[in-house]
Amino acid sequence: MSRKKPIVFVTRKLPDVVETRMRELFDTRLNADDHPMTQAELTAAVAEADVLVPTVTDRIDAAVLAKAGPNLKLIANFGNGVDNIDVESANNRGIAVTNTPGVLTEDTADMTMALILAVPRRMSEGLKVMESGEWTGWSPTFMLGRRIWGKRLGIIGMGRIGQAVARRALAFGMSIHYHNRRRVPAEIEDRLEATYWESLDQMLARMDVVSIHCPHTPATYHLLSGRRLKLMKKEAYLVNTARGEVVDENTLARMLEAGDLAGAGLDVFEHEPAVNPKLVKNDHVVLLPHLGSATLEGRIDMGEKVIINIKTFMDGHRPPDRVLPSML
Ligand SMILES: NC(=O)C1=CN([C@@H]2O[C@H](COP(=O)(O)OP(=O)(O)OC[C@H]3O[C@@H](n4cnc5c(N)ncnc54)[C@H](O)[C@@H]3O)[C@@H](O)[C@H]2O)C=CC1
Ligand SMILES: O=C(O)C(=O)CO
Repeated sequence: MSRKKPIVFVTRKLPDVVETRMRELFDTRLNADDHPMTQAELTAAVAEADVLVPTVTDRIDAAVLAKAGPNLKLIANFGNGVDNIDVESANNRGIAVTNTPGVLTEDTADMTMALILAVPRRMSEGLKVMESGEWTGWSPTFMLGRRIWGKRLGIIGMGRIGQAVARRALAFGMSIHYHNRRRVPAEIEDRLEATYWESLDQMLARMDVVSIHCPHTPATYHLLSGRRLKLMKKEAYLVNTARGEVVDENTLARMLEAGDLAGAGLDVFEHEPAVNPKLVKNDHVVLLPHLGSATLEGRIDMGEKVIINIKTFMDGHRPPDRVLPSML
């Protein structure tokens, strides 16, 4: 006798190949027009589902979880960061949470490196000049940026993506510095020629470029507070492809406007999709619409991870990417 397929609610459009496979394996409910689901729609989904597949834009908070039906046993996040989910509440209700780590590391590191290059070398300003048709030709002092070769890169959060950025930056001649909750093993430090800073404040004051790669948790909310941003050198650049909430965005925007920081490359924002207008009109800022992991290959790999997590869980085993409150 065949077992009933689990009801799996997917909150956003996924690549066709992923949706097709999910439909073969599960009783899959898709979001055909890809609209961001309201809290009311999410509440209705958790009431009926065996498994919810949310993405980084869905807020699965305690109020939504309070409405979970008796069958909801797994939230298989289509995303690496889990700051969109109240993991503790889910855990207390006996609902497991999984994510999709690893498969978006290299893509996100590539985009970070692109920002580390683009901001000091004024690439978006150059693009605007070309688009305006107002370029009058080469001159020795035209649009001079700053060299990154030989400069100090300070990485906050030396996990998967932080290390992948360090590998790239090393190849571009930067020296690698990092601050992390815990010091990474010596062989990793040696390979990356990385210097550990126990004090984030001291590291910030000495870096030419600072790149953020820690998750957004209660402990990292505004980790780069106004006070800490003001410790950075005036000629330094800030890059953030982690989460907007880690930085005090208003203070950052004001400092960039006042010239108290040289520039910023931002892929993530405190109130996405809203962006502080001061950042939008600042020529020394490169903004991307949360594209860090946005490759077709990455999205398919994420889908595969979601499917493996659901299948493993439904077969009665521990899913490979289980997230526990103690890990956050
Ligand atoms: N822009 C984008 O599209 C993407 C953004 N992300 C973001 O990148 C983040 C990092 O991803 P991974 O490198 O895979 O995670 P990871 O878990 O491998 O690394 C995070 C590192 O941050 C450290 N950390 C945690 N709290 C800290 C604190 N208070 N101070 C200093 N360090 C702290 C951890 O010890 C760990 O080493 C994700 O949580 C997500 O928010 C991830 C994928 C794509
Ligand atoms: O997975 C994540 O954490 C993202 O930010 C989007 O890929």
